[in-house]
Amino acid sequence: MRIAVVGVGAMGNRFGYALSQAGNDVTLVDGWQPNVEAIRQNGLRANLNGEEVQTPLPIYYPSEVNQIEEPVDLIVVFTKSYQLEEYFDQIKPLLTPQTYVLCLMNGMGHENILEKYVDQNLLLIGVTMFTAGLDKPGHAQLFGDGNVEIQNLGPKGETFAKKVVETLSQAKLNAKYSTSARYSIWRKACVNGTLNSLCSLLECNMGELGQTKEAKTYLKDIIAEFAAVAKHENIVLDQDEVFHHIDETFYGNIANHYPSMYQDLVKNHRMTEIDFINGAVWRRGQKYGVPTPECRLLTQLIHSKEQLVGAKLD
Ligand SMILES: NC(=O)C1=CN([C@@H]2O[C@H](COP(=O)(O)OP(=O)(O)OC[C@H]3O[C@@H](n4cnc5c(N)ncnc54)[C@H](OP(=O)(O)O)[C@@H]3O)[C@@H](O)[C@H]2O)C=CC1
Ligand SMILES: CC(C)(CO)C(=O)C(=O)O
Repeated sequence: MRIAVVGVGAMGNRFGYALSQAGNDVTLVDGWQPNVEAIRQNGLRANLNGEEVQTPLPIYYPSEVNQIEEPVDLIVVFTKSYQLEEYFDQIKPLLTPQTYVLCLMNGMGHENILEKYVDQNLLLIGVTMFTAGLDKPGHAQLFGDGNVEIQNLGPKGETFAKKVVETLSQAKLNAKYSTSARYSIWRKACVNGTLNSLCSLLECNMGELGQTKEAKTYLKDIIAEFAAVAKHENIVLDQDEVFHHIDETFYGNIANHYPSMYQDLVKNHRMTEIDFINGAVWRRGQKYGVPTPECRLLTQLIHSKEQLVGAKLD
């Protein structure tokens, strides 16, 4: 399959590498100059479970995508939530009536942004539990295992969605076709709405958070807020199952992971995706008349910390 990975930070690196190793024709698109130049010079590089890997792949700035000669079948998008619109404004030349877009980014509401650019029948949505971190431009740390769930947003995309599941699975990205991607997005938002915000505030990794005595109580309270708001969108979250799903990450092979929000805020002093996670639940709660004091406090604390560290947008 001809695939463009748009946003080649940590996760774009993981997916770009895996898909190219499985024989797909992969092109990269990213806007961070040191990253683009490092990949042009040394290829896409990573420490993959202890092994140094490297592969040369073409990479373009968003403003250069009109130089990509052949149309791509699929765009896999891994920008930050707040960059999505700006990227899609720039990569319009890549979007043809046959080009599908797969979004596995954390957070909620991305399909509303993407629908401004792409027909609903060309949109594939879902989640991933893979982890990744960039340690320097063009080089990622890729540890542990994960999975991917995807579904077509519009009714006509099912056949292609299943083809993408096959392509991702051949690339060892453990994909499965979901019949309830919106549920999975809310479930994953609970993971990020607890682990990402709390690890960023407490400056710890997931395993360390799980070992604190109080974590399990406030985790359940936060999940309950997500569930109360989700109900107004016809999603009935199984709170016990969601809690156990999060609890498993404290002991499994991703326990040492510092969530992407920690990497942004604490390590790199960059802005976070909080407004698309706890912030989105707080906003939706206001709309539906559901109190969400925990999500409000977490959102405000993360914003305060962004100000204290002088977080930058790029
Ligand atoms: N990391 C993880 O473990 C996981 C992340 N996700 C989600 O995937 C999406 C992508 O996340 P992730 O890959 O972590 O994002 P990264 O921050 O690694 O990369 C995203 C973009 O940010 C810019 N960028 C990255 N690092 C820097 C830096 N140090 N300085 C300046 N710009 C930088 C680049 O774009 P530009 O130059 O245009 O700004 C890059 O394309 C997010 O929605 C995230 O929540 C989902 C599951 C796990
Ligand atoms: C759940 C987790 C922590 C890893 O998949 C993640 O999504 C992130 O780091 O943002």
